[in-house]
Amino acid sequence: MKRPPGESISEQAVVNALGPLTLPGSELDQFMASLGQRHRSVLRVRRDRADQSLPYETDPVSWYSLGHQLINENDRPSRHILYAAGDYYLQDAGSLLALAACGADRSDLAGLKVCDLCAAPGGKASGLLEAVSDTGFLLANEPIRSRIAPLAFNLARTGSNRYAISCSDPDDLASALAGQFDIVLVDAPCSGQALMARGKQSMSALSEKQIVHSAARQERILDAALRLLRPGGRLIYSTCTFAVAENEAQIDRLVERQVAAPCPVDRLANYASGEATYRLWPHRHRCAGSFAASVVALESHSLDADIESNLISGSSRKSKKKKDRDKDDMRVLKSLPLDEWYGDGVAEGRLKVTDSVIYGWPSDTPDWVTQIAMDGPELSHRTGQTWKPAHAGALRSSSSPMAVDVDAATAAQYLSGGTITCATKGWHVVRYNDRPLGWVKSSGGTGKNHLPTSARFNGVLDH
Ligand SMILES: C[S@@+](CC[C@H](N)C(=O)[O-])C[C@H]1O[C@@H](n2cnc3c(N)ncnc32)[C@H](O)[C@@H]1O
Repeated sequence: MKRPPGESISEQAVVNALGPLTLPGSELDQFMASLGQRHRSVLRVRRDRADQSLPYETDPVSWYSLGHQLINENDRPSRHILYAAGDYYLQDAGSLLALAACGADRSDLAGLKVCDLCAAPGGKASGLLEAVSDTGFLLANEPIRSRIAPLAFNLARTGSNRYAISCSDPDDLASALAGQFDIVLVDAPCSGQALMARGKQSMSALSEKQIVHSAARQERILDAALRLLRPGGRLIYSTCTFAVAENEAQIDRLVERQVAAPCPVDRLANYASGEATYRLWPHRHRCAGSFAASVVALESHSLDADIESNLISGSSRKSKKKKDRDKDDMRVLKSLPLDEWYGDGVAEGRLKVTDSVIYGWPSDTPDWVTQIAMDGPELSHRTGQTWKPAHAGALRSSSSPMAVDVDAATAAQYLSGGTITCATKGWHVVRYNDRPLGWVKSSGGTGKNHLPTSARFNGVLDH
């Protein structure tokens, strides 16, 4: 719930909400004042664009090497063509603490299986997906169905196809995929006290009722997260709130029960609030504030026998109905020019056909993906009786052989919904600065714009 304009924040409510953590007098005043201040989003640059110079003057974000703080008040990075092309993301610098704890700006996650258990809208999941690189895999889970679309959009923007999106309660997911992950991120739903500064949260964020309610939910999610990890796997926990009950106390509980052990992140030592817990404060760190912790899972979990047999040998016990469905799927797949659209042997990967969407993963993705995924890297979608190439497919890193390179002015026009000149007939990927932007379909002369509405930009883009 949003904070009504002018609603004042009481000192006692803040002190109560923090719990056992005390800030010295003058610092408490600064903290209180900062709760009402907005902080500008920072730029998180795509890993493969880390060396490219930015069109703005920036300071580095100390805790995350891909983060850049804007210096000039008047810069509008959300209006720049590089933003529209996905070269950087805009998010609060506090969000980068959890990514730093995961090591997502380094090579730490390459090749690993990572689960983001509370993933929408995907600010962190998109950073994790870039970091698992060409050999790892990300499962992004979000139990609230209405939040899947923005998550899917943000993951597609990375150009990777090494992810799946599930929409499960964490406990159900842990029963299905126990012990499958090297890293689980729990960016938990919380009382959201750091969001008060952005006016996105009311004073109730400080109430005991809200904190107790959030802490109980966090306990359940963390227990499920540990079950998802292989023994020795790492759990990163984060919130955007200040209450100890939702932060350090959650980690203490896991350590006391001996199901997890602290796993300090050396690079974050300057922000430590405990052995492996870290805090950013709005009055100290030019961000809304956030918490992150890192622990290693101690218990061993194995796949539930029934689920394992469903997941792994399900295909050898196919019913007639299923076999018929597979035949239909094959017919659809054979009728589509996937190689012509994508040109990278995509049809040899792991595919899933639904009534209206075809998803495509690389062949080395985990066996359970097609059963767990309710969304993922789209290759094609059906409008009426016609299957068309999917926008997400255009954004795949290995883009179509039928690409048209355009200059900045043409790219800006395309991103605003305009047509482009395209001499050859058929589907083409529009590319600017080596970055695929989306599809046009040309009848020989003019390429008709097939950008989905959600990917279009209103107004003039800077370039
Ligand atoms: C803090 S937000 C996550 C933000 C996201 N990680 C990002 O960086 O963009 C918490 C998410 O948890 C989801 N959520 C709510 N209840 C949940 C539950 N019981 N288990 C897991 N996730 C839950 C919310 O819908 C919300 O999308």
